[in-house]
Amino acid sequence: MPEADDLTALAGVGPKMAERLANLGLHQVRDLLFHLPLRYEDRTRLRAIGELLPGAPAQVEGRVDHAAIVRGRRSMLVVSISDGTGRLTLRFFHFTARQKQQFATGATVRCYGEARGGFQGLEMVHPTYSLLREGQSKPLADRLTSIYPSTEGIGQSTWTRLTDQALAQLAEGKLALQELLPENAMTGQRPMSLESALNYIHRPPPDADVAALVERRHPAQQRLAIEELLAHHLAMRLLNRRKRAHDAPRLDQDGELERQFLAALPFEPTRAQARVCEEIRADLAGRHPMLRLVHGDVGSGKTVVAALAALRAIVNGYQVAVMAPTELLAEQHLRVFGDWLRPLGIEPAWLSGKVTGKARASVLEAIAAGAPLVVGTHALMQDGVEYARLGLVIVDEQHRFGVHQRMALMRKGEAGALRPHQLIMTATPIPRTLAMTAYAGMEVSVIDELPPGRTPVTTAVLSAERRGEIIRRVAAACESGRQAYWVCTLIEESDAVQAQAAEAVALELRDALGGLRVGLVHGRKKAADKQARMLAFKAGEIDLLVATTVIEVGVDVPNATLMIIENAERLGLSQLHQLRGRVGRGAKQSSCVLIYDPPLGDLARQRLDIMRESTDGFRIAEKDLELRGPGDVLGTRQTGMLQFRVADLGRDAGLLNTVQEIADGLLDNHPHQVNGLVRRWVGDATEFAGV
Ligand SMILES: Nc1ncnc2c1ncn2[C@@H]1O[C@H](COP(=O)(O)OP(=O)(O)OP(=O)(O)O)[C@@H](O)[C@H]1O
Repeated sequence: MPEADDLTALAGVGPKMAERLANLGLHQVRDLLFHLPLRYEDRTRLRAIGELLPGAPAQVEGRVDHAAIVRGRRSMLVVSISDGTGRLTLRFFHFTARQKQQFATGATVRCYGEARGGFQGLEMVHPTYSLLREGQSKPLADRLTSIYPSTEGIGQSTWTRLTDQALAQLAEGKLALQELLPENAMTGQRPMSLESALNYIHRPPPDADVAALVERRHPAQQRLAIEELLAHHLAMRLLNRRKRAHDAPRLDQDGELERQFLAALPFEPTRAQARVCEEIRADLAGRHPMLRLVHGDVGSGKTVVAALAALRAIVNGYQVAVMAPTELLAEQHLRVFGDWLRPLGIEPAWLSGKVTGKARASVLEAIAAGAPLVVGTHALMQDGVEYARLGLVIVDEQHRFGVHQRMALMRKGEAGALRPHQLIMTATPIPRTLAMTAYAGMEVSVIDELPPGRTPVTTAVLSAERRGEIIRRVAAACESGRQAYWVCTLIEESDAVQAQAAEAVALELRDALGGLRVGLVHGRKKAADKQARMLAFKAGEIDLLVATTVIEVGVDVPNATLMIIENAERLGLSQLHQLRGRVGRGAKQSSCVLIYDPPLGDLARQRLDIMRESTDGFRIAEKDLELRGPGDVLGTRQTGMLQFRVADLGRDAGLLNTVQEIADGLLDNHPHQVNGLVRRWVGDATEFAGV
């Protein structure tokens, strides 16, 4: 029996609907089973209107006494119903003429919603409802009603119909879902069977512990969470095995170029940098591809380490690709690598999605002909980019790339028998519990020392009401020859909205800071424009740089000593830490002002206090994980590879040891289960298989 089943075989799924579902990552019937409810409504009971409590959702049934369209600033449909115990008002801001007719006086209506106190007693705004025909009685639901995460064009009733069909197929055995968890997977208890867990989660009985379900700590969900964590962990381990199953070029010759490079550097590498370089050299000289993560707090000097690794590959006659997640960062690498390596006769090539036409053709030609160093964005790994002798891939800020990109990287070397080495640089300190899943099995180096002469950044947390004072502080800093950043943040908004906000702030600050030179960068600016602006800032031709979070990582301007971050309470702490890391990069005393919009809640206050008290990225990340979820540790838009359907690394961290143990057992003895789990939760297992 095939596990995979086409969604269009279901009633109600035509090509349009299939496309919408595909946008949510749902392609097969079994995918629906793993699309889990967000919350539940209890429609198994009717409550008397007289017993309704404000704020508590409930289902009631009553007779329509009156319905009218009330015209005001916004017209609305207002319906009054009663059931002998009390009276309730229903309000609809969006309605059709037909709806008004439906609510004929005397009709019976059943509705579900949250009652709240209104002008005329209790009311429900936009309840879900159905009208019962004269004399008709409608059975109550016998299960809790699941509410699913959704998207434009898929209503809750559609989700119910679709999941009903999927659950029926499961019950009838038309859809085979194998049990893939070993019996000892959950300590102290036999895990629920997959089928009963799914049935329970999609259609819980009326007496289910809804609070536990919503927080996803019910045993039925924990059973899935453990599977999911296990699958991700296995995928990473397979990847690492696959790596070991291949040979890599042995990059074991050292050369004059490295000595020249070190001699030309204006500083001595720190002990930590030297140690990490040694670790990398040892890997590069080995038989199998290196897969090493270099952690280094902001400003710890990862770029030098990367450059030395690149030189080692080049000296040995291989190509190096340096890949960054954004154009801005990639451009900065291009500049730094160019400045450092050009004197040694190495000119970096540049490739991003924006390089097109003739320029692209000529870069591709150079890469195919063996250009020693190529810098760019993920465009470096796309189809059509053929390397002559790729020996090393350096990835900056890896957590923004998913596990799939990492696969693509690994495949790039496949033309020949040798696979390239990989070096992954990250400034985001990842707490151990997260690293175990996200980077399972990877070698890790830590640059745990800052270059000498840095003075810690002092941080102040101020209310937006003190904006005037903050602007004066910027003026004072710039007038004394320093430079400053002003970061505008708007989370979850489009690039366009962010850009507008930044433009408005830049205007305001230009006005307020008459004599100063104010520059602006945001994601909507042309790459050349952004780069020109950044270069001007670096050269000291701009005093104040207004920016969106595009400057978050990697930007290096030692003379900038003041960082202002607006709406700091909305950002993840690690993101704040990275932003703050843009200052304090020289010997001068630097400061950072975190502006919040009052009032500030308790939790938000505690989080900002951590920023005030600590400049240690690891401590900040651990605290962040403690106070919020892992999504925030990596910053809301950075979760790429850590997005789970059921599991939550903060809440389920306790499961990770078990996950590792089970993984050990499965990998050694049960390849079939391993592949099944990876396919179910992560993606096509053949991608990960040890081919
Ligand atoms: N050993 C050192 N001594 C003095 N300065 C150094 C040393 N290593 C690096 N630097 C300088 O410190 C600054 C930060 O280095 P780099 O940009 O490599 O940091 P990073 O680790 O990439 O930080 P971030 O993650 O914040 O981008 C640069 O100006 C660099 O030239």
